[in-house]
Amino acid sequence: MKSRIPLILLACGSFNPITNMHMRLFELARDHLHQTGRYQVIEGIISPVNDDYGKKGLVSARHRIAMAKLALETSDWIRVDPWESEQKTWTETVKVLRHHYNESLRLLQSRKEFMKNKQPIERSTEDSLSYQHPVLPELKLLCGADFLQTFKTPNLWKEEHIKEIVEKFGLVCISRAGSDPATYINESDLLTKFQHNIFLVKEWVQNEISATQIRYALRRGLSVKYLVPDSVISYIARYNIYTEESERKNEGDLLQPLKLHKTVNPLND
Ligand SMILES: Nc1ncnc2c1ncn2[C@@H]1O[C@H](COP(=O)(O)OP(=O)(O)OP(=O)(O)O)[C@@H](O)[C@H]1O
Ligand SMILES: NC(=O)c1ccc[n+]([C@@H]2O[C@H](COP(=O)(O)O)[C@@H](O)[C@H]2O)c1
Ligand SMILES: [Zn+2]
Repeated sequence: MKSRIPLILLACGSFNPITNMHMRLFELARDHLHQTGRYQVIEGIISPVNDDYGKKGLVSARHRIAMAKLALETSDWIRVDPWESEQKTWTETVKVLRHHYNESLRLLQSRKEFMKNKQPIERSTEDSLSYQHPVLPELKLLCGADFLQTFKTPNLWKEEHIKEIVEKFGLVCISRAGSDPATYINESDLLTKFQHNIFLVKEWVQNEISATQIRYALRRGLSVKYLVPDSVISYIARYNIYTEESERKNEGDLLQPLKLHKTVNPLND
């Protein structure tokens, strides 16, 4: 039997705050990829964006990571990774993918070293096989359909980065009301060329939870129970995270990717 390709799912975004739907994205993606018969999803990673991103209302990564950690206590395969948020400035998504891919290769290498040092008698047949012929993992970017649609926002993404994401890594995109990813892919030559590496997943139980709506509700003193985990609700209340003042953070600022692009190419004005 042909062995399945180990696959890691990486979701990048604000997670301001993490919602139940963010975690559902991973469950939906994993089911879909397993149904292809080609992949074995081994890990899910949530990478909250750096504070320097410049998005309106973005609270500190320290809090966004703490909330994600609490929410993920009930998952045995998804974790939050602080690397992106710990960098000095905002990092382009393709570089976040490169970092996590290299990390996964490093881990594989150290497992190989470990197995090499084990006495043959201590290895199971399965261990020996995977040690001698390791299947390289793949890393795919997991997103909602609105994220895919931002690829066409002028000055937001570099063309070569989009190409690297879809050619080298691959995308898993979950449907979202108001976005039509299939049409969008069809309208783009680049995305059409690499559509074999873009997995569109249909969520039949439509769920329009959005972090922005959660923040609205919280500011108005309305309940967000069953939309975000109870542990996250308690954390928000304890540190009074979402207020009128927090929502004014970065107000009127340009997103860091737009600023970067402007400095690189002043002719774009
Ligand atoms: N309800 C949803 N359906 C499908 N995808 C979603 C949904 N909510 C979030 N996502 C996806 O989760 C990732 C992280 O999103 P993000 O942190 O921006 O959350 P959000 O709920 O969209 O927040 P905001 O309302 O502040 O934009 C993105 O890829 C986004 O498309
Ligand atoms: N050029 C790029 O790499 C680029 C541009 C815009 C957004 N992004 C990423 O996409 C995500 C968008 O998150 P939000 O939907 O919360 O704004 C963030 O992780 C951000 O870093 C990347
Ligand atoms: Zn969003």
